[in-house]
Amino acid sequence: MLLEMNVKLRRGHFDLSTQLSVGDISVGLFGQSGAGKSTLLGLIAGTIQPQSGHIALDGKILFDSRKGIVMPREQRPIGAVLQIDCADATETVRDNLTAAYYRTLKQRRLFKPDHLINLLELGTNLDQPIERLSVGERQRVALARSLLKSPKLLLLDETFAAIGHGYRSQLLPILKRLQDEFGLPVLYASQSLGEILELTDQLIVLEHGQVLRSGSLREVAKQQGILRYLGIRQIDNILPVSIRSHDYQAGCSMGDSFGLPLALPLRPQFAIGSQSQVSIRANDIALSRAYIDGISIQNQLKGRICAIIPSGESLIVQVDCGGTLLVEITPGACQSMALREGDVVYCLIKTHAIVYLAELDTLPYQRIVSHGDGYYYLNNAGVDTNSVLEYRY
Ligand SMILES: Nc1ncnc2c1ncn2[C@@H]1O[C@H](COP(=O)(O)OP(=O)(O)OP(=O)(O)O)[C@@H](O)[C@H]1O
Repeated sequence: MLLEMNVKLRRGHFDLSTQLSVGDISVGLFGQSGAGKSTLLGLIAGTIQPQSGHIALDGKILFDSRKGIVMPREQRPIGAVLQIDCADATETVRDNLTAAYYRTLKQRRLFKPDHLINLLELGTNLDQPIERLSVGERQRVALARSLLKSPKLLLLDETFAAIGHGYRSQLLPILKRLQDEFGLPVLYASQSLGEILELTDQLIVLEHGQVLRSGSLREVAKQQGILRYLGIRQIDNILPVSIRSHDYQAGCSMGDSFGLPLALPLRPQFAIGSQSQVSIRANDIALSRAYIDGISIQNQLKGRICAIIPSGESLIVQVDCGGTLLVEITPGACQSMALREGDVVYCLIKTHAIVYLAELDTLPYQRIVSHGDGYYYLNNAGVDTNSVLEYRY
């Protein structure tokens, strides 16, 4: 799948001038309120027409102002769950979904209506007209309808927020599977970087209708000042973990990350062998020169210091433990330990300093971050720009 677009649109006082391409990987469309995310999705879906430019999907023209081509939205091989649902609201849920299913060519069908009705818990709403549904229910119907279309690209506009957080943990694995198994990438628009990063670390950052930057969060973060725009305050580590066992007596779930064993907060609901992502604040990790016996801290990860980077009043110590960990310490601690690049150290991490990314929303603030070896901590509820910490590669 390759979506290419280069369009211009003026709507009231708002100018959108956007050039982008989206390939086979799911991408997060990040931008603050009014940046133009919904407008951009509407242009791709065909609910809004640009004044000039072109949009093509896999070489097929969806819009071309010079050639006078406008493909109607029903014919675009795109599934869209937009904030304004274009469905006929007087139609029942059943009729709406059945019509979407039968409009899709037999050989292209990926899902059966019953499967999605069960998955999205629409069984009790089947005979109701869409106009009598709640906002979240309508969004679930729109998602089912979009998937029944077996699209080449799925557009979601802040869908997790609209659909209700209870469905997020069910939907996320489905969206990931769509990409992995069916090659269906998602373009997910959100003001919440955390929401996006649960799905993908590929970003398009939009501001005033223009693409400010695109790429992985790590690449995006290289642009000076962008972390402030993203609302990044402190450095955090994000680690992929595989759940290995649950030790009820010890009160821990055991996992491993980069081949290193980790004692995690106990979550018996996580299946053995399942993958998760955890975050650890850089300033929640302590360093020791030696393995310490007789200490309550359960995780002591051995690694080698790759770099010591001054960052404001702190030092960021980059430690290679198999994967990279960023540890924030004071210059005084560094001096008293006489730390140098190349030294072997142990990273000490309390089990309860480890947070599952999937549980971010239960925290009173938003923690967010990058994958790979760039790591950040975000707070969406008002960014104190004086305390913004930028890590440069
Ligand atoms: N129908 C319209 N007519 C004129 N201007 C519009 C219309 N719809 C949106 N706009 C303007 O276009 C700009 C971008 O709106 P858009 O909804 O695309 O932003 P957004 O990034 O999705 O914001 P949010 O996250 O708040 O939904 C806004 O300044 C808005 O005022």
